[in-house]
Amino acid sequence: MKCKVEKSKISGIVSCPANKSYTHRAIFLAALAGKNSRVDNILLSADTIATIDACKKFGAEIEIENSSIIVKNPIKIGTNVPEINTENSGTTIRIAAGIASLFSDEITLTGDSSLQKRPMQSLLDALTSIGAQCYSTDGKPPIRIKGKILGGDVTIPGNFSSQFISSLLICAPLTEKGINLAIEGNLVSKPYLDATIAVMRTFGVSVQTLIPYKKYNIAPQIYKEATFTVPIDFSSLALLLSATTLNGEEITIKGNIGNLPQGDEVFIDILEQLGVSVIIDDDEIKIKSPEKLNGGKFDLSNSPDLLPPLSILALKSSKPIEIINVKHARLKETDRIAIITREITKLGITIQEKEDGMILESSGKLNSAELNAENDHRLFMAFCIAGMYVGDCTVTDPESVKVSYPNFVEEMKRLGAKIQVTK
Ligand SMILES: O=C(O)C1=C[C@@H](OP(=O)(O)O)[C@@H](O)[C@H](O)C1
Ligand SMILES: C=C(OP(=O)(O)O)C(=O)O
Repeated sequence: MKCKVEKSKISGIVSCPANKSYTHRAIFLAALAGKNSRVDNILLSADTIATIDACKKFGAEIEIENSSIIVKNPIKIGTNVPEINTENSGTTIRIAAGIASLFSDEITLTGDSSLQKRPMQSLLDALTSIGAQCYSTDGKPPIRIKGKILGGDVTIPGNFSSQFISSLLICAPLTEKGINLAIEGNLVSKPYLDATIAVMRTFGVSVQTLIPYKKYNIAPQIYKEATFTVPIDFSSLALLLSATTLNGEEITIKGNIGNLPQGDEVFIDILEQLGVSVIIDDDEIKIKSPEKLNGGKFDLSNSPDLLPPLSILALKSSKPIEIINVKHARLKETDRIAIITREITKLGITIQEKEDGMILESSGKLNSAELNAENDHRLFMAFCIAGMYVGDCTVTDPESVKVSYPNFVEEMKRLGAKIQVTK
């Protein structure tokens, strides 16, 4: 499928979706904690349904009630687990791999064609070093894991994905010895580790931070029944803010920003540096966007999912936007640095692609184009917003939004966007 996008102005009130990362973590931990644990205000999307399904395959009984899940029976370590297909969700397969290593029987984990290109090897090596047997032809899904891990000292590189570390932290308390974790090199996407630890604490487990983002100790413990309420999603909020910056008239974004760690909250500072004024009230956000944006240099090491919403702001910027330290954006649903470079160039932006980022500069003259989102949800949404600014564009793969923001297209249309979905 694809959609035709005309030049559009949007106005009105829109609610920010619930957070995908917290939904994943809270569902896994509620399912490990047991009976009557619940998670409220979940994001119900293809990725989080993959997490619910994975927990069910691990033996949990979970009920979905409106925007909550209630655990009727916990994950049963030792149960017979059929193949788990986590579809498009990197977070699900990485966390599920750690949980699978707690089982003595072999478990197969796989995903869709995009997930089958995403790295798993460093996590498999780490699990192997504490007693698992792991098989994969090229370090990517499908993978087979046979535990059970006993725990002990584990070293893992930090430069591919923080999800590997989140996975080890989550399974650590359930090992016989606990885990002494050392992260080698600079850790990418650091705030996602803080998010993992915050949810673990809610479910009654303590993580000892010896050196932040370098060394952690997790003693053997059990997860305790709790209720977790998912906050709004700053990655989705960034897309809404970017849409408003480029195409907004009077937009109010509803959502309480809360105080749980989220790396992508830095998008507010980025917008301010670009010259946008951001007004945050109790539970709503409004912005005022200038005629032209300033440029600037932005480090997305801790917030790789901001690459799509930030890069399209080059369309309205009078000076270059430089994005650095985000090589790990090449390891997502697509190689986002390469695809953004290829596609946004078509709109009249000059892009210098770097190994770990890009410099984007508007030529002053923008062109309509056919944009290929390669079935990557964040690229589709960013390209759609870009199309609303430039006009007369087509964007492929509107159905990809089911992964993180299922009603994105309907919401944009409700606010006045001229988007027509076709086969
Ligand atoms: O743990 C998480 O919920 C996530 C961590 C980040 O990935 P990396 O740690 O692989 O950069 C982020 O890009 C992804 O969308 C969600
Ligand atoms: C990379 C993402 O998620 P995941 O790693 O869970 O597939 C994302 O949502 O942009």
